[in-house]
Amino acid sequence: MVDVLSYAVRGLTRRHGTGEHAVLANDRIDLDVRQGEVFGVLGPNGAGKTTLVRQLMGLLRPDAGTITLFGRDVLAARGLPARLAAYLGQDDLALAELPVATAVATTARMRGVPRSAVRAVRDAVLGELGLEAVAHRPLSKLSGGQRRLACVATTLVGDRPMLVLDEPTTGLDPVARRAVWSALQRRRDTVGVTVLLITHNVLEAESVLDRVAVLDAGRVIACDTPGQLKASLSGDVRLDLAWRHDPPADDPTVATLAALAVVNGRRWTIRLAPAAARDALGRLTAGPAFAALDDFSLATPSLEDVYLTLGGRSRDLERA
Ligand SMILES: Nc1ncnc2c1ncn2[C@@H]1O[C@H](COP(=O)(O)OP(=O)(O)OP(=O)(O)O)[C@@H](O)[C@H]1O
Repeated sequence: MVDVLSYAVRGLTRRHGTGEHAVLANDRIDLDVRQGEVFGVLGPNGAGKTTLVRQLMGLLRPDAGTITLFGRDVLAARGLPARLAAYLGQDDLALAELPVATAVATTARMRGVPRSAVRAVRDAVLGELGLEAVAHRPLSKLSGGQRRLACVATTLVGDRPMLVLDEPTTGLDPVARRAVWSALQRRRDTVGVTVLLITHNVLEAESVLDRVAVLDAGRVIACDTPGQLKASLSGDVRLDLAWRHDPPADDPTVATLAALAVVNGRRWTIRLAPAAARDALGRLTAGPAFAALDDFSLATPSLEDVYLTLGGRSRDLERA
């Protein structure tokens, strides 16, 4: 069997604005999204993620490059993405005045679910995402997190072979976030749905993605499984220090770590070989700096470390 890619993107380039205010939001992006995988695009604010998915959904035309969806040219076939992919945008206000259950049922009908099956489909997804208690309330009267979850529910109905979700779990509590991850993985496992998910949350990327493209300033700077990306970091570990107050600058260990640290307020993050990290921590906790230390942790690398090592410039990826 020929393995047709869900999405194949080549040389995708898109500029916003003109003249000196022009922003190169996507810069010659190449991506292959395989059928039946949960593929993620991870990057900080402004990296170009939304620009990318809007082009994938045919909502924005590229300046250059090609996009195919299940082997068919997205730029030539108007309406193709809407027929094959369900899209969750960042702001989904179209159904805001409808009760949740009606919004879900209406979307299911529009996507071709037979009238006789709509009720069962609707109730199944509301149960899956824990939305039963708010099923009869209009989306506009829900909390931000509940509304986001309801919009995810509308994206899941209708059996589209491709789901494209722009930050589906932003604003969700941990229980709801896990319900979304399970719902996506269940569709991947049972019916081979392909999921393309945009995130700037490292935990989400590590928990749910089969492969991840790391985007920075409009360019793909890495693309692999989360495990392979982390394994590329040559065994370094991350030492996180939180200071109660300024540490003694004349302490030699503090001075050495200060020169290596990425500083974020009173939080320092330092990447070191495991033996050097253990040694530094031993000297810190046994010496005068200990009184200034509020908290510390030693961890294996995360995707955030991968991102920073690859030259990512921003630190606004979310960790929790
Ligand atoms: N309509 C627009 N006009 C001008 N510049 C834009 C426009 N839309 C996006 N940009 C710029 O293009 C770049 C990429 O924006 P985009 O929204 O694609 O990023 P993102 O990775 O989705 O960010 P976020 O995580 O904040 O949603 C940013 O510098 C942004 O300011």
